[in-house]
Amino acid sequence: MTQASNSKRIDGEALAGQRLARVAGQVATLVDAHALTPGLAVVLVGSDPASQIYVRNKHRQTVAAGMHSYLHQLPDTTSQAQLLALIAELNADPCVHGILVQLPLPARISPAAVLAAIDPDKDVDGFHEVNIGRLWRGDDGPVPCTPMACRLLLHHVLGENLSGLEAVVLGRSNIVGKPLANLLLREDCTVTLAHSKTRDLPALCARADILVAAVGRPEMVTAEWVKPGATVIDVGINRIHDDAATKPRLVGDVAYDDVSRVAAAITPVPGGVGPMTIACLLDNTVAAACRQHGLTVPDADQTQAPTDDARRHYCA
Ligand SMILES: Nc1nc2c(c(=O)[nH]1)N[C@@H](CN(C=O)c1ccc(C(=O)N[C@@H](CCC(=O)O)C(=O)O)cc1)CN2
Repeated sequence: MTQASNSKRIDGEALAGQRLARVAGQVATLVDAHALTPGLAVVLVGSDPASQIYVRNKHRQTVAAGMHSYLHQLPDTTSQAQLLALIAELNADPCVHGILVQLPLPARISPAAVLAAIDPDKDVDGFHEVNIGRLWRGDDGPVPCTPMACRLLLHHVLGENLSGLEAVVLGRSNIVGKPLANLLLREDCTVTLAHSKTRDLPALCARADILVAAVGRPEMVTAEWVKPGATVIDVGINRIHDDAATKPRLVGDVAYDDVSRVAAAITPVPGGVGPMTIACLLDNTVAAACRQHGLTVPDADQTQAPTDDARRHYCA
């Protein structure tokens, strides 16, 4: 007999929609009051199909929020020197407030060299070493988008106070695991960063009040790994082929139906962390534009009267 789901499905799509509306309000205020239109440059090298979907979505949502989007799609043959030259141009362009280089890059290009070349003030991914340092010191700066998305989803379910909760983060990547462990630590969670060499993962995970899976292993986390009543955040996006004839389908790192029987709340894939990640990128872009112009990020629903500043047009 199949047991019914006990979990609340955390609707990342709906929450991202609210966040995007908020960003659009902030952009409208910046345009009206300061003649400032935030601009985001996204650079994709090569033709990875998943990356193409992500950069297209970023472009569409940037434009929908009223910002300028500069999409650079470079061929597979692009050299590291050519990519660095483009980044230097974007660093110098006053209309570009945020720069993101889509990962993964082709193997012959060093991601470390490329990320280090981005002006830290325009680094809306928060991957530059200066911004990693700011994050670990607890200073102001951009927070990587997927960890930020996880944090917002957790706050939505559990409220603002996560203090004292046991959190297990599965996966120690620079993009998700490490920065998320830091964010949760800042919120006074007791954090374990687990990985492929961790002994007895199921037992460790079963202690967690918050379990985040970011390992890229389809449906690895099953109900036995989850403490009843836990909150489960699934960062995995895996395309699996059931058979040669059908299109691949998306699954997370968590076996959704199985885990739904025990978790209190769980994010679906698709429609969970992914959409929130893009909303956080737009948040970071607005914040970067404001910082570069010495402005505070406007209240989304506060309409500001145009100021003298409005006579000067920044890429409006
Ligand atoms: N420079 C960066 N590169 C990459 C990042 C990043 O944060 N910065 N993260 C991932 C990819 N990513 C953002 O770039 C991303 C992945 C997935 C989604 C998303 O909305 N997924 C949908 C499903 C869409 C699909 O795959 O068909 C969902 O989960 O509902 C958004 C952003 C690696 N690279």
